[in-house]
Parts: sequence; structure tokens; C-alpha cells
Amino acid sequence: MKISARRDLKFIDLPAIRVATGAVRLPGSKSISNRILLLAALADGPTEICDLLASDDTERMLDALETLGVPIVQVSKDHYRVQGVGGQSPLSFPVGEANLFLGNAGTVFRPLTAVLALVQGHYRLSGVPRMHERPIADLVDALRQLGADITYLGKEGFPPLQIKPAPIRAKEITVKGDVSSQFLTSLLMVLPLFPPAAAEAMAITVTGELISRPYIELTLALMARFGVQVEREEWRRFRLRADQCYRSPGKVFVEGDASSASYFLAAGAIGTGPVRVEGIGRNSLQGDIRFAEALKEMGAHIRSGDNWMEASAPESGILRAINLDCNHIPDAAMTLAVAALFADGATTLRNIASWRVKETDRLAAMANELRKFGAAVEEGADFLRITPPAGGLAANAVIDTYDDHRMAMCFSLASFGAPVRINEPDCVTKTFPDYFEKFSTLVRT
Ligand SMILES: O=C(O)C1=C[C@@H](OP(=O)(O)O)[C@@H](O)[C@H](O)C1
Ligand SMILES: C=C(OP(=O)(O)O)C(=O)O
Repeated sequence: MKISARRDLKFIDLPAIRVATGAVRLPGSKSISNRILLLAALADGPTEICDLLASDDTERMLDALETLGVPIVQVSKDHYRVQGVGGQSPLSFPVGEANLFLGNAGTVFRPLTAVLALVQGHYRLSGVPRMHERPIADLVDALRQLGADITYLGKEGFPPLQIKPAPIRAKEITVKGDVSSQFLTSLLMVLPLFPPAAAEAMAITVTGELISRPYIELTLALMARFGVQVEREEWRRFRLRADQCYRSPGKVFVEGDASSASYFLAAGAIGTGPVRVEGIGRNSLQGDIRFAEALKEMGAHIRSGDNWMEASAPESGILRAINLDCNHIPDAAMTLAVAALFADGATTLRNIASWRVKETDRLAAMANELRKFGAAVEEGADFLRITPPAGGLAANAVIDTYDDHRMAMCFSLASFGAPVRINEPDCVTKTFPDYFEKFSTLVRT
């Protein structure tokens, strides 16, 4: 049965929800979709991509690649054919001069900066105002070590950027790992663009702690699908085996999005369940699959198969409070922060300083909005401690979403405790345009 949620462009009102059961097919993974689109463009020959995510972040990558002259055909709704422009040395795009608007998509802005810094063209890269507040200096510093000509057009260390042709020298470089793993991902993805002899001289050393490591594993796994093996020494040093270039795997399928799965699995864990997500399974490439382990620690029942996962609530109906290092699941950890409202004590989510430089300052935003339900929230430099309100969640809270898709999606779960209004719900278009429609098919008042 569908819930009757009132919705217009400005807000969505969710009634108090008691139960969540059923199954949803997940949208494609954002992280996999954008990596595969770029790898396909850099490969030699055509790649068929099935189950690609349709959302703002993937549209930004598709638009950028088309602007650069990469031939892309949409075969059907989520099925694309990309004609790679690789196989020439040095690599260049058919369009050597372009202005690219990349929205707020980190998985587009950072990797394209690295690729375009090497291809000897004139490019300007910009995004929404928030993208111009998200740091990129660590990546630019690493590319400058190779000789790249990159200028900050606004504030030093932040987009927008201008890239000009420059002599590039392959050499050993360093990159900081403690602000975003996307910088290392971007450098890894361009390793095969160097001519074979030069690639031998290339190595990337990470300085400082490397955060969000599963996303590096995802990058390496997808590069391997496109025929490129990277050798790594622990999480410190990465280099290419000689003489490798990207080769189209022919046809690739995009898994369902594990971060998007977290909202539905949490719904099952809070609201009776079982709730099943289809499109990811126990062998997923994505690190956010480990969100299910956190839910299990909170007492939820989890089952999984090759292409599905399912969550249901503990017999007691109440989740256990946890104390968890969430560095490996930075996106899905936001879902845990809202699930914490339904726990039997104070939940602590640690090692999430990167939240401050994402779609919004997520530590501050999350603390503000959780307090609207009467929760006691301690906001540390890199942690949150959430104590649920003793007498149940305050009714009719009005939640601001800060143009952050995950704020909108994870606060839908608060409706299991009380009616809630979510402002500006359309920010979900970044990764999951029909989130609220899918959510409403699972829940009952
Ligand atoms: O590489 C990726 O696909 C991503 C890496 C993570 O960012 P950080 O490495 O900045 O934590 C994650 O939050 C983001 O949504 C996607
Ligand atoms: C941090 C996120 O996005 P981005 O890829 O823009 O970094 C996210 O989706 O939660």
C-alpha cells in the first residue's frame, strides 16, 4: 500500500510510519557508473554499459565526455555504448578546448582534472557553488609534480580550474590521502595514459592516512576489468606493471548502489522488515556493502544472496547502540546516524572528518537536524555521538537538507518515529531521483 505523502517542490511530508516490508530494485552505483564511463572513454574500442545510473552525477560525466568529443549512444534507458578514444599515444580528445560544468560530482570533477591535465588541451572546469568550496589542492599539487599547468580561477586550492597544455614528465609523485580518496583514484586512473617507457618511471606514494580505502579497491578492481593491473605495497605505494593500456571489456554491468541500499536496509531494521534490496549481493565490489555489518551489530537480522540483501528488525524491536569507526563507509555512515535515533543508548560514529568537505558540512548539518527530534548530539571534529530522546522522537520536525541528497534520504527514516517534513527533497536527483517513490512503496502507516 502506498503512503499518502504530501509533496511539492519545496517539501515532502511523511506521516508516522510503522512498518516497512517488500523489495526494491536499486539504481546503479554512482561510483561504478562514473568510473566505467571514464574508463570506457579512455579505452580502445566500443564498450556497452548496462544498468548505468540515471542521475545528476552521471549526467555530468556523460555531458562532459560528449563535450570532449567522445561518441556516446544511448541504446535504451540505462544502456549506453561508449566509443573509446584510447589507443593513441599520447592520448587526446577530439575537442581540445572546452568549458565543462561538472555540478557537484566529486567522481567527475576529480578524475577529469587528472585526465585533462595530461592531454594537452585548453579546459576550464567549474561546478555549483558548493563544488567551489570542496578542496582539490592535494590533487593539483600531485599533478603539478608531473609538470601539469593548472590555475585556480577562484580561491587558491579550490575549483574552478583552468588547464593548459604543458610538458608532462613521468616520475615518482606523492599525494596526500587524508582529505579525499578521490585524489588517489584520479591519479591511479591516469597511470596507463603515459607511454609505456615513461610509465616505468611512475609511482604514486600516499602521504598521511589514506581515508575511504574501499573506494581505492573499487578503482583498482574496475581498472582491472579494463585490462590494467596496478601493483601496490600496502596502501602506501602504487605503480603500473609495464606496457598496459585500457582495453574495452566489451560489455559491462553496473551493480546496484550500496550507499542507496543503506536507506532501505535501515528501514527494514527499524520497521519490522524484511526489506530486500536487489542489484547487490555478498560479493559486491562496493565498500558500503559493509553497512550491513553495522546494522547487524545493532541487532538487525541480515540475509544475503548473490544479487540481493535483506534486513529485518531485532525481535525486541529496538536497535542496539554502537561505537564504530566509520572511515570505510563514509556515505552509508550517515544512515547509521539516523538509525541511532532508534537505538537503546548513545551511538558514536568515529573517524568521519571527511564529512566536512562533502555536499555540505555533514557533521554540522547532521547534528543540527538530529537535535530537531529532541536527540542529544555531541559534534566532535571527526565524530558524532547521538543519544535518542527518552520519550520518543519529537513530532513534526522540519528537516533542512542543505542541497545534500543523503540528508534528504536518511532523514526519511525518522518517519518511523514521528511525522516529519523534509525540505527541498529534490536534491536526491544527485544519485537517486525516484528515492521517495521507492521508499513509499515499502512503508505503511
Ligand atoms: O571514489 C568514490 O566513488 C567516492 C569516494 C568517497 O569520497 P572520499 O574519498 O572523499 O571520502 C565517497 O564519499 C564518495 O561518495 C564517492
Ligand atoms: C560524497 C559524495 O559525493 P561525491 O562523489 O560528489 O564526493 C556522496 O555521494 O555522498
